[in-house]
Amino acid sequence: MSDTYLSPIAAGRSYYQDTVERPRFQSLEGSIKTDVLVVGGGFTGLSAAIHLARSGVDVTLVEAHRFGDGASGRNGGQMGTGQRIWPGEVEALYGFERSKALFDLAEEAKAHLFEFIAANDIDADLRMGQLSVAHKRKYLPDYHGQVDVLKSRYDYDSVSYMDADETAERLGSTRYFGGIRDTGTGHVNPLKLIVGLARVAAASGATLFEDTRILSTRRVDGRIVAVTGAGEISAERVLYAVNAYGPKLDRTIDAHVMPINSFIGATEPLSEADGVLPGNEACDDSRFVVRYFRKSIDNRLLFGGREAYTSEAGDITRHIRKQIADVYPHLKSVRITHAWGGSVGITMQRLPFVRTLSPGVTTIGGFSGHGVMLANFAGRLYAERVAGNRDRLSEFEALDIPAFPGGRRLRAPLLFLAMTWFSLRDRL
Ligand SMILES: Cc1cc2nc3c(=O)[nH]c(=O)nc-3n(C[C@H](O)[C@H](O)[C@H](O)COP(=O)(O)OP(=O)(O)OC[C@H]3O[C@@H](n4cnc5c(N)ncnc54)[C@H](O)[C@@H]3O)c2cc1C
Repeated sequence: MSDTYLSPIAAGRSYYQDTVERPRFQSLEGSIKTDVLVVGGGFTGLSAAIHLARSGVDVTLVEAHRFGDGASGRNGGQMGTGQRIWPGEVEALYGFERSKALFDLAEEAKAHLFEFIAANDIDADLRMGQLSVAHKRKYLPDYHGQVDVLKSRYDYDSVSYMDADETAERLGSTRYFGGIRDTGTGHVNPLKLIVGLARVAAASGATLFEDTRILSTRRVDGRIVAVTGAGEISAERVLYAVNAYGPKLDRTIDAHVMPINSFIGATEPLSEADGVLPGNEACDDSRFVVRYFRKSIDNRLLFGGREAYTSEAGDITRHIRKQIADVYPHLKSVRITHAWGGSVGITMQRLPFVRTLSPGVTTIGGFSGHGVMLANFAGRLYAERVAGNRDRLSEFEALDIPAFPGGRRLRAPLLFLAMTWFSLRDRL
């Protein structure tokens, strides 16, 4: 199973493309009417389409390229626990009650994904276990404290503290000083999940289009008319689920969600003697430019790390090889068979950006590298809101996510400077 297709919006061909057949969907030609138009075929958009269709809503989903060509089909696949930032950091911003509510929502997101995968018989290579490890000794008290906080204040018992010996044993590397083991979360093959979501969306009655980019929208008699290259869609409501891939579609999204390129390399299949992650857990580390790695179902090391703040991908393989060798020196000459990247949509607070942009127009995105479970769940929460069942989405919408500083012209260079500074600190 080897398609040579390259996502036009991201660097390189991912390993995931070799693991699953991707169905093709039609592109839109002509004019149609729908109740809800969802723009963007990643986790957020596909999940919203599924749950809207299941509630009996007439929903149309358009994707500019192919489903999963954005971040959703190319990411590290690690589900994590809670929000992107630690509960203590959320508490500092919003106080304990809201922090706990956001943590509980993330637990619901996790449960939702497990259930969805099982109920729909999606072969997403789900495996359990997450290790979060400290690359500097001075971070160990924070990791220790995190375990206590999660257990005592957030009622989360699936975590334990790992000392240096246990960390080395579980990683198969002595590079880290200690960390946290979380047995309550897992990791998936994200493109297999996307293919499963698309299948379920089609079967649920959502109308799906690929290769259909929304170019602009206008209001006509209270409805929203979205213009594509070869047609128009008239809708009562619109959900922008474009994450970091929809520049110039809407100024508010541009100001609040910015792209950072992150890159992953896949090695040839390793042998058991290589000793890498013998428990098949996923791992993320304490760097600002976080390194995240895990083994695939066929025993390859999928290693993510290097970030870039400009559109240049550079030599992904060379950079990832260096990072692999830093953690696993015995793999310094390992063959890297795939190298690719994608845009992570980040926000100032590293919490999701959900906003009603104008009557009937909502945006959801900016999961800041934590969207595998949250984006899938946020799509469902949007559907619940539209169907009038519940409004759990308001917990995210109430977050006070500021715009990136610098205005339209200086935003990108300022982000570049800030990120470069923080990434340098990783090395000090
Ligand atoms: C390399 C990498 C590693 C990551 N690792 C992890 C991880 O391990 N764990 C984790 O939780 N998260 C991770 N993430 C983040 C995670 O992938 C995202 O948070 C999540 O996939 C966001 O999903 P989404 O549906 O909101 O956006 P996306 O998947 O980015 O989808 C947006 C879609 O909108 C489409 N679009 C944009 N404009 C238009 C338009 N005008 N018309 C039609 N369509 C349009 C794009 O083509 C794109 O397909 C990673 C991201 C990257 C890039």
